[in-house]
Amino acid sequence: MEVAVAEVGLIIPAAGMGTRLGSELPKALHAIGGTTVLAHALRAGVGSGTVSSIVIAAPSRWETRIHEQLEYELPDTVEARVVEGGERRQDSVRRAMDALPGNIDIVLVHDAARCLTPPALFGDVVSAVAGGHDAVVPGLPVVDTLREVDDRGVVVRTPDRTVLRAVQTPQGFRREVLEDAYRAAAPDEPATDDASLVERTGHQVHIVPGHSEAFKVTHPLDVLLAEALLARRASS
Ligand SMILES: Nc1ccn([C@@H]2O[C@H](COP(=O)(O)OP(=O)(O)OP(=O)(O)O)[C@@H](O)[C@H]2O)c(=O)n1
Ligand SMILES: C[C@](O)(CO)[C@H](O)COP(=O)(O)O
Repeated sequence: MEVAVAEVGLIIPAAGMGTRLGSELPKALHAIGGTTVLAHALRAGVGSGTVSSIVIAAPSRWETRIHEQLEYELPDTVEARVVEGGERRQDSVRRAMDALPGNIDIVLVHDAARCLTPPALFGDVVSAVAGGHDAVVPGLPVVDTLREVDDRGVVVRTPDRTVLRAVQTPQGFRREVLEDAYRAAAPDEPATDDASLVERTGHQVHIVPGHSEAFKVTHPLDVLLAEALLARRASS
């Protein structure tokens, strides 16, 4: 179904601790190239020119520091709210969804940790949702051979990687589709991304081409990559 009026809201789950990064601060407040991970992510989302509202899920007890980021990064035209994140990413997204303003038709969910995502990717996802898709996810072909293993570490299957995609964010949804998916999910039902909850409700999830620069800052090596990418962007 085509979305005629498209007010777009952006949810940024930013409440993770960055355990794999080994950061002293929550990952969203970790500085890369002199700017926090969250500020980079906000620049990307706002820079896309597609969003009118942002809800950030903040690590508990760090809400004030998260608010400070907004003062520097947001134009007056974009409304922003901060909510306390939850234990798991999906809990954080659920809380942020409850805080979205009523006028939002399309919801983007974008990891703070995918902080250098090119703004154009937000536009690609919004266009695909506005064009009639219920749920849209950027994905890249898989470059490694994958193995499914059992709990002893023994290989049970080698999936055909040509039909697999490594999915990224921003993931975009018609608002009611995402809300229904979260309503339908049992609280203890794990999901590593939002589209998998939507998939379980029977809606089709559409893939658009992802971008190598939308990588997730997860391990220390990713910080080196992000710094190199920022330096290249600054020099071009
Ligand atoms: N309870 C949580 C956990 C994660 N996230 C957010 O979800 C995104 C993807 O999570 P990930 O990269 O795994 O971040 P962390 O949870 O911080 O990483 P780690 O598992 O290494 O602690 C991040 O922007 C993170 O802040 C969140 O909002 N709430
Ligand atoms: C949402 C996500 O970024 C899509 O690839 C990913 O699933 C998050 O995983 P994490 O282990 O919570 O970082």
